[in-house]
Amino acid sequence: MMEEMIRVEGVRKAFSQQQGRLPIIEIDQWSARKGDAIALLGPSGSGKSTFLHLLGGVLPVDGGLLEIAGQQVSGMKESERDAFRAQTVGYVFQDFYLIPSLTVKENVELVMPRSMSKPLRARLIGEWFERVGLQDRMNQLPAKLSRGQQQRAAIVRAMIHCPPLVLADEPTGSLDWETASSIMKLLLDVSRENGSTLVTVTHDLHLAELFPTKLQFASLNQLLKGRAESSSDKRAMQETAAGGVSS
Ligand SMILES: Nc1ncnc2c1ncn2[C@@H]1O[C@H](COP(=O)(O)OP(=O)(O)OP(=O)(O)O)[C@@H](O)[C@H]1O
Repeated sequence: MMEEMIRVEGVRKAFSQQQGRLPIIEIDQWSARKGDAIALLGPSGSGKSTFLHLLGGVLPVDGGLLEIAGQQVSGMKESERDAFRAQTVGYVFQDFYLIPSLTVKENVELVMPRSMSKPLRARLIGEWFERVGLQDRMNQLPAKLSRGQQQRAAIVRAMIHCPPLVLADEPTGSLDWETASSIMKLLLDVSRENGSTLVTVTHDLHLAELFPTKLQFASLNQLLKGRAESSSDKRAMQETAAGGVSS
């Protein structure tokens, strides 16, 4: 049986807005297993990024159970969530967030444990940059690289510590179609090789087709409800019943 990576039971999140507390996320039950690759789909404002931030411990849940890699994130204080995130989660963003004054290699070195010996660090970095096709570019500043190359470097930074969970928020949103497609395939390949669970927000339905599991968020201010079982063994379109819409 495959190991469970994400367990969501009765998770709720609301934000204070002019009209009062507005519920954004309300998920009865959902789970994902080690190695699953999941695309989060849905219209703007439906709560995809909020859900990703809950999974990564960036935002606290208002209620319910959220368990990631056997850790009960829903019961953690902010400092505990920060420590959880550093160990368990790799984040990939639309805008890369590489530090412009450092080479891409130095950007990656920043997140590596200080306890790691210099030779091991150099070997790992060399292997990873080769894996993403940037072995000749790693001593350059981000601005000297194309946007696709910058995202490849950001993927190395997010994944070099082999996090069990990788969260990507529109990782290809600012790239042309061909580059976007190659970056999404790279993310999927590297996650699979690492045995990581990958959860990606995307607006692109063609790119979402690369993912065995899809989780559909409802339109603005409707609640994500109902059940969704992960299935990594078949390419099943997975829709979560949103406000009673078909599943
Ligand atoms: N910190 C916050 N305070 C108040 N409201 C918020 C906050 N963050 C998000 N929201 C609201 O929650 C809703 C969901 O936002 P979220 O960014 O999760 O949607 P999304 O599906 O990721 O949208 P997009 O595809 O446009 O990025 C929106 O109505 C947004 O205005």
